[in-house]
Amino acid sequence: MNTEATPHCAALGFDKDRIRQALSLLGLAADHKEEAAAINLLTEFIAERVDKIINSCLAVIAGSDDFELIERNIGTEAFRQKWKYRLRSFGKNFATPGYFEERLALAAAFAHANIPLGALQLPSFLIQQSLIDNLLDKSDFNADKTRILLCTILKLTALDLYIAAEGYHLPELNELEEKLDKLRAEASRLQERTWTDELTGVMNYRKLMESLEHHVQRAERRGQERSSLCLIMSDLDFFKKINDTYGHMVGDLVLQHLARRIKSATRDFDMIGRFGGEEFVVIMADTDLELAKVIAERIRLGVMSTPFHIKKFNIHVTISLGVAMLKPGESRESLLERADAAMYEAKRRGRNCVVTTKEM
Ligand SMILES: Nc1nc2c(ncn2[C@@H]2O[C@H](COP(=O)(O)OP(=O)(O)OP(=O)(O)O)[C@@H](O)[C@H]2O)c(=O)[nH]1
Repeated sequence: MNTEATPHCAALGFDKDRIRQALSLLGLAADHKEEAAAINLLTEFIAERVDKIINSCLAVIAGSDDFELIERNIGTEAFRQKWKYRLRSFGKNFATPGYFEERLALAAAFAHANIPLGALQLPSFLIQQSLIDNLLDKSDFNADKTRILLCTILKLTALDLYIAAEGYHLPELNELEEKLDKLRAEASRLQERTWTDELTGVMNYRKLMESLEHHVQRAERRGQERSSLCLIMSDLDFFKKINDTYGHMVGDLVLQHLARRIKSATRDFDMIGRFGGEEFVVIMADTDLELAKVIAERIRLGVMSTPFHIKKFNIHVTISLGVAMLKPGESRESLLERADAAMYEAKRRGRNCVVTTKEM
């Protein structure tokens, strides 16, 4: 399909498949010989009555608010010409994108001008009425021919009404969908911001506590054998000295680097949060104390092995870590306190080491 020549079809998703689908729902087939013959007859018939049908259509809406809107936004003469074209082409090449395009475009113009859909559909009803009235007067048509003509008129009118409704409402729906997508994206960005520590990009205190509560309850529900939960509390060693030596801004960058080092030493599903100034917590679901200690060691080594290169400085950083595993029925506060106590024990033992609650 040439999407440039049929921009409304392209924008509203009327590709070949969708057109075929719509036609088959209405029982219209492009290769139906009797229908094609009926359309030829209709074309001849309509050509003689175009002006009469349009005049009666304008007479019905004359003086109404719809008429004023048409006059103001489309122009009565332009409306008359558009309808002349539409009536003359009623049913001609109905299975082509061009047929859909012309009708979708007019529907979009009506929607844009806030003219009610009814005013757009009215001529379709009038043409149907006029065709049927005249058909019944034709005594030379046999029952079969009359039936085919009647069916064709009804199906083509239904197609016109369907395209008009789609062209009228779909752009609005698409626009709403787009706005909704933007709002959703904005909401998730805002939510992300309320959950994230601005300096380091890991979870902030609020989100950390919320996640911890969630995991404590999950572990409680599933039972200790099936789901053990561990926590690492880590604290930068001699951070005051780093701040005093290099300045607070470099200190901030140290915290950013540290968060990245912790992240790269943990697994994808471990959750990292900033507990306070230079304290970071790692929540490890489905992890026992032994494995948690291995990961804590990996974090410690990951931090100390290479100095942090910040500005022109190479800053040697170490951290002390405490590891605790959730006991049955224990609260998140108690778990945090025990991990904190283990971390202080690591400080007491000379820093740059890992202590589990089991080793205290
Ligand atoms: N740059 C920077 N410094 C912070 C931030 N939050 C806390 N601090 C500093 O971190 C330092 C923590 O100092 P202390 O509690 O004495 O601990 P420490 O010097 O790391 O010593 P130990 O923990 O005992 O090894 C303080 O000087 C705080 O001002 C922050 O967001 N940015």
